[in-house]
Amino acid sequence: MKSSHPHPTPAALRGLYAITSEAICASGGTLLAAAEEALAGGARLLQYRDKWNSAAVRANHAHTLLGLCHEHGALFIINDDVELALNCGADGVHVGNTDASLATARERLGIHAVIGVSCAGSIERALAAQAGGASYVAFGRFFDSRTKPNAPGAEPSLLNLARPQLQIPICAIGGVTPHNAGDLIARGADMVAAVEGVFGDKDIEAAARHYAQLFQP
Ligand SMILES: Cc1ncc(COP(=O)(O)OP(=O)(O)O)c(N)n1
Ligand SMILES: Cc1ncsc1CCOP(=O)(O)O
Ligand SMILES: [Mg+2]
Repeated sequence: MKSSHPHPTPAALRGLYAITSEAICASGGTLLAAAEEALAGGARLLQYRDKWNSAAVRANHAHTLLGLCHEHGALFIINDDVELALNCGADGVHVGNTDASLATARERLGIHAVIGVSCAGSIERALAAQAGGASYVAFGRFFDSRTKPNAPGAEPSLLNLARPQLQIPICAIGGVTPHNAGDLIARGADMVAAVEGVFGDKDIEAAARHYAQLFQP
């Protein structure tokens, strides 16, 4: 049965949220090896963000990545592409301002899907996403980002303001490293999302472990 109201907040929405980089998407072998390392290091969610490969290649990669994530007990989220998420059986999708709407994503993927919404630096947008059935909201870019240098910025103090107003998990993104992530978590982030901080490191597993350790009690 489909509903506009999401499943209650899964406890799974906490920890390191690793997002694939353009470099690792360049070959299937590299992508899978890198994803495996991030998961071994403790990533709790993996987002397949691939704006570079064909639909056929992406479908193939998504299928394999889904299996890998589930072997590690992690959630598999597709960036942008609701139909790919539906077709490959992903746990959910992440949508931004120019992507499919939250309502469309929820309608297509159903009540149990994890649906994340980009909110940049806007608490108003986050409150609207929460009311509209988002599973989590993402704020940022908090710091300089080589992956998305022109993404709208946000101050870390936004998290302190947003935290008491939101009942759904908050993700912080944009230039997040193992060194600055602790402060974002202390301010209220449930998840920290990173591309370069994980997949740009020579030792992906060790980098992921550094983030993951920040969430240990
Ligand atoms: C966890 C997370 N947060 C934010 C984004 C950015 O989404 P969007 O604004 O749609 O930009 P693109 O990633 O599509 O370039 C994200 N992907 N994941
Ligand atoms: C996709 C996205 N949305 C806001 S910042 C960003 C890029 C995150 O990548 P990095 O962790 O390398 O800064
Ligand atoms: Mg997008």
